[in-house]
Amino acid sequence: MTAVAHTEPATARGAALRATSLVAGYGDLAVVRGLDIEVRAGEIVALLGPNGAGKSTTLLTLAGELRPLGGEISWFGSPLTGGLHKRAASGLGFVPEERSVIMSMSVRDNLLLGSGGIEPAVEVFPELGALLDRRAGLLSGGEQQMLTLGRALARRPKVLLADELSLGLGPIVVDRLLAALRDAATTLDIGVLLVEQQARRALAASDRWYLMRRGELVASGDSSDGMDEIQRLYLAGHDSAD
Ligand SMILES: Nc1ncnc2c1ncn2[C@@H]1O[C@H](COP(=O)(O)OP(=O)(O)OP(=O)(O)O)[C@@H](O)[C@H]1O
Repeated sequence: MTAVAHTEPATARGAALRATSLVAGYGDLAVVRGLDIEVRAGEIVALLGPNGAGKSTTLLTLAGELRPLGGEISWFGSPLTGGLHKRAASGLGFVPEERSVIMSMSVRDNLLLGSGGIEPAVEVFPELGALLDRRAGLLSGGEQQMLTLGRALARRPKVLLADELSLGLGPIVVDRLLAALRDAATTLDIGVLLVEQQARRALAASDRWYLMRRGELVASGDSSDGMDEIQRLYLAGHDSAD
């Protein structure tokens, strides 16, 4: 991967993507309330929380799939408007929870659909190189997720929103996906907002974390020393952090 020259650490930079007092939901029903979060270039931020906390709703709203019910979303300091496609064209990538590969098409054609091309995706996941002519439906779950993530990263997004990359996958492949994400964030200066159920894995792969519960932000911090606090907060809500 070609490294991007940047001199200051992510913490010293302005937000690439910021939500301020965000209210999000379905129809008139607000399921996320008063959310303040931000993602800077080059950092991985984990968005944690138990089932139903509002993590996916937050991501769908940031991605432009759902219209916010209140608050603001800014993109490098300017209001972020428009739907999914306009935001994608500006450099906001989105990997939704359900794998979005076309099962009847080859790995090669799936990558060509993504407009980032084949080579940059194979650079992220060399494993895909030997699978280019295989139908995506014949890949393992982990390989399909490499295809999804490789295709999203090949577009060189400025910020990537990733929802539950680990869903249904074994620990080895999850670690592989998260390591590739870390590498891409660092070398390509991509900001990542990572929704994850497995708090311990998410902390190991991220720089900062936010914890949501019942539609609200309950805490945030640095990933290097977050596990004790997260465990305590999960226990307070009678959920398990792992
Ligand atoms: N299409 C929908 N219409 C109405 N309510 C919805 C819809 N999708 C989700 N919800 C509700 O919104 C709330 C937040 O759901 P969301 O999927 O954002 O949580 P989550 O933190 O991503 O959970 P999980 O980890 O289980 O995916 C839940 O109460 C859920 O039932």
